[in-house]
Amino acid sequence: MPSRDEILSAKILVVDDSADNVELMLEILREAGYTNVSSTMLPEQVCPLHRQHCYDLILLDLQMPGLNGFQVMKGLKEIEQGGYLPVLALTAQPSFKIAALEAGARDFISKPFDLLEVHKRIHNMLEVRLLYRELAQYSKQQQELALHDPLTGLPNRRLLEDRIANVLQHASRQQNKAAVMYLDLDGFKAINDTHGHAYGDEILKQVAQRLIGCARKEDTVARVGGDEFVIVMGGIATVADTQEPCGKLIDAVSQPYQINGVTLKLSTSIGVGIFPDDAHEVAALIAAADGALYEAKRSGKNRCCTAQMLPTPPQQHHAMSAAPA
Ligand SMILES: Nc1nc2c(ncn2[C@@H]2O[C@H](COP(=O)(O)OP(=O)(O)OP(=O)(O)O)[C@@H](O)[C@H]2O)c(=O)[nH]1
Repeated sequence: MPSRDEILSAKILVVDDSADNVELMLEILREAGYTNVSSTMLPEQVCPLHRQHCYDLILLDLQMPGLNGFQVMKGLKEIEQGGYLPVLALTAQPSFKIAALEAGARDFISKPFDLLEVHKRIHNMLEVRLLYRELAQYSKQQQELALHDPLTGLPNRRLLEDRIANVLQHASRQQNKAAVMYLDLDGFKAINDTHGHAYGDEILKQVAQRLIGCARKEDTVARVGGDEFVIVMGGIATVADTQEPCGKLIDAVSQPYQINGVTLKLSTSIGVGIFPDDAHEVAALIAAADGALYEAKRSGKNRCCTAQMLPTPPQQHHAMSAAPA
């Protein structure tokens, strides 16, 4: 539940065309301890002000010349994406109360004001509003967590698969190719075994940053397993276009790592699958890249292999020359 302090510092806007009513409501709110209150007598200002300040509560007079409270609520609905209007309608007309609720107001306050009613309704409404906001933030965080690797912050396999699907659709439309590059660090286990898991974690974080540094803004870099990463590149014309990026990735990963004064080194192997040459579907393309990675490991590590190099027995396979000296 929101604390008393949070409720008293909530952002409140008072909207009434009568200066006396505005003054009275400001006085009531001040005396109750609310510290973040502003007002306007111009109904057409409410939407621009709300867009700018995102109020927790709008105390809205329903009968105003020019734009009435119902029209203001219509505008507010377009701003509030969740559809939750933080509006408490102020009205002297009993028949307007239900109409206001139907138009999206959360509650109403009758005029002339009954102090106790005003206090209770404002407090209750703010409590719900702040709770709603906390829940919305929590739910957003949960969604982020479900799609990202907590150690490196990179997209996880679930998000990666979505991104690949988008890239493939785009490549299909543009009639060009896309690449999935599957990386697996070489000799990573030895770092864990020699220096401990914390060093291994630090390496993984630094590798993630280096891979992001090598990728273009529109590429996706994901962590899909312990020491496994995948990079998705769209907009390529031939498999040869992956050679330079692969060389850059191998070079970036093989630069020394400084952790607590210790210098560590490792390398990476990469397998490349190309859409549509090697596969048309997301899972099949990842599998093609994984198969090429297996070949890169098998044929000596610290190198890049493409799925097209894989032996279709009895042919001979060979590695692409992306490994640094
Ligand atoms: N520090 C750390 N280690 C992890 C994490 N997830 C998996 N691992 C370890 O990563 C290692 C991955 O194993 P391998 O890929 O076989 O190790 P490798 O030495 O790189 O083997 P090659 O790929 O054959 O060179 C295992 O020892 C896992 O325990 C993690 O989040 N943090």
